[in-house]
Amino acid sequence: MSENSHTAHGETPEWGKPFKSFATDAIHVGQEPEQWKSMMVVPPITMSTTFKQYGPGDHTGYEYGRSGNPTRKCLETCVAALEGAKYGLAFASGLAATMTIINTLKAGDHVISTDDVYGGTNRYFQKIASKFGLEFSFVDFTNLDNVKNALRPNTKIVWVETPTNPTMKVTDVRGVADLIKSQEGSIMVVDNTFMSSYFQRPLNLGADIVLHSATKYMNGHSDVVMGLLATSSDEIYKKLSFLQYATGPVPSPFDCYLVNRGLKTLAVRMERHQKNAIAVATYLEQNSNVIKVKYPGLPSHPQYEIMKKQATGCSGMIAFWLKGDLKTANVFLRSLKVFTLAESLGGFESLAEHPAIMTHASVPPEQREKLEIGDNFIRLSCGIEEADDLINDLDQAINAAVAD
Ligand SMILES: Cc1ncc(COP(=O)(O)O)c(C=O)c1O
Ligand SMILES: N[C@@H](CCSC[C@H](N)C(=O)O)C(=O)O
Repeated sequence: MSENSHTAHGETPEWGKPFKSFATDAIHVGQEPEQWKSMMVVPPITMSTTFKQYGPGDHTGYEYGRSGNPTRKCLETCVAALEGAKYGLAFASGLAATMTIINTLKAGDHVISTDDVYGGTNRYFQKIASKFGLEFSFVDFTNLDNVKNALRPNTKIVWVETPTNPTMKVTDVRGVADLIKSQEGSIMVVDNTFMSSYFQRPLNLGADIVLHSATKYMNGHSDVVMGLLATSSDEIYKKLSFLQYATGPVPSPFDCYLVNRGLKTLAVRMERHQKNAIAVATYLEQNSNVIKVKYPGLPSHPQYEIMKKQATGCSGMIAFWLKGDLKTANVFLRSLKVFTLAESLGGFESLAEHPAIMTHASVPPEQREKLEIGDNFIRLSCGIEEADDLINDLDQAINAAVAD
């Protein structure tokens, strides 16, 4: 990868203060015009699936579109800089990136996962990966004793999602790193989807691999499905890039172009998502028809102090519990006019959804009940519209729901 003088590896997060030169890196790292003969300022979309060789095996570094593509390389290099990593890798979806990490394991290996994890990750672990002889334990990472007690000699991966999707639980990433330090051969993966590289750099906190569903904030425009990984370990990178090539879950060059473009505005988007989410969460906290609100950027969140220690801010994701039942939640969601009722998150538009019926329907009902993912539970992704319009929309929808 091309190094850049702006890249600040190993920086300690400071709440309220962006990582050094983040916006500059997002715009310039991996995008240098000098890499192209014509000095293009915007990297081209390279559609060619194959590349001419001077002689057999004698080539420019590119040979076939699955093993490498110049547009993908620009994106991967930029992502590595934004995570303070040595290497970045792009995949066809967030789940393809998850699958690739799991493919580094063998039958008999054990994974400890956050109990509240994205529904599709949970489904992949329980319904697919476990069929190949992998063992999974799901525990609550807000108490690190649970992680300690779940460790086994064959534990190879500790899978952290922080904040969790959908109930916004925050894990002390450095605490987990310290716990598994003495466990030979164990690594920590952090799913950074809800924060984006702008607010949280898990590798600086002791993680070995960072994962993004780039479908969300990293792209930010709700028009690409993609996964991203970052690592600074030569050994891990070697395994992951081999699997990327050998199993083939690669993204299209056009999608790489779009996500690379999305990264250019990540810093300004995230600031606005945060500003709107603080306004919305504060409004919800004061509404007597709301039982509980979880937004890790507000002092009312149970892990606010951990959040402040390991991140520089918080995204647009909010979880809340409405007073009432399924009918109340249904009327509320159907009454929204600015928020769109849809799965996904992290785009410029505000979305609302019902995790029990939508994004987390694949989580076993008893696990959902334990996690309070019930009939009255709502997840919001605050976009970058005007905050007052978002609040007025929620207000009229809550009033309609309680009046019904
Ligand atoms: C936290 C998290 N991780 C991973 C994924 C999987 O990503 P994708 O939908 O891009 O496959 C999602 C959403 O789907 C998610 O919300
Ligand atoms: N990570 C997204 C994905 C939405 S769920 C998509 C599909 N129904 C599935 O079950 O995989 C989100 O959390 O909104």
